[in-house]
Amino acid sequence: MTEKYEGNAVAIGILALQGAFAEHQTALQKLSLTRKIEVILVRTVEDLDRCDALIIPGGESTTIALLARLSGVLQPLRDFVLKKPVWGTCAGAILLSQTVEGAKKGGQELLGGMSISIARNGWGSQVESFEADLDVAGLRDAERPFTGIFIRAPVVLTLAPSPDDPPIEVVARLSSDLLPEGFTSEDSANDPKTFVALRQGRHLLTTFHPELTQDNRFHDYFVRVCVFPATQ
Ligand SMILES: NC(=O)CC[C@H](N)C(=O)O
Repeated sequence: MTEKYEGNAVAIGILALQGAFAEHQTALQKLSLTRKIEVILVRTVEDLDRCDALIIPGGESTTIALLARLSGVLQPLRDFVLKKPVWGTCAGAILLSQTVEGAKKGGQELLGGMSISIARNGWGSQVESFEADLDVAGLRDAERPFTGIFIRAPVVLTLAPSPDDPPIEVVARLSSDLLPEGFTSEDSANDPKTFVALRQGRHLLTTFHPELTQDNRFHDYFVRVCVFPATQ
């Protein structure tokens, strides 16, 4: 009998405390890959310990952080981020950042992992939600635009890798003419506010919600580019 898959199975966790974790699960399960993956909904340290990589979904970053603290997984998550690939979408992107602006009173606990600063709800109340077609060269079938769904999305403010950090790659950017009013700048092409997907080493951050489309090419990207090379 011929083996369908190469190598060992890879366990990909989805932090399932709050937010759009079920949608990520569906998207992962529909991937067609050369290696077998096992999808784990993570609610406890024991769940996290079984994972080779993790997705932190969109939702409310303050709620996710609070529930993580109450479940005893906040510090284990911080340790995980130092060692294994993590992808944060929207609220998850906030949690993966080094610093955040616009945190609620009482502050915002972060995991870190990506050397950037980010603004919560950075588009302001006027542009709470919008969709934009993104050209993403790293995706399979790259000539087909990816529909970015932005819901009270954070905005990347600065990239600040220190010399020892892996470089940050801009995986997707908003075309500058799609930037909301008041967001245009003289050098929009290099303005971090246009950066909506970033990769730093094995970590991926998207300020939009790939799991809310039927298009799982970002899930494919994370698994192929960030997870598989880290789990040979
Ligand atoms: N769609 C989202 O994940 C919104 C993120 C939310 N604004 C937060 O600060 O956590």
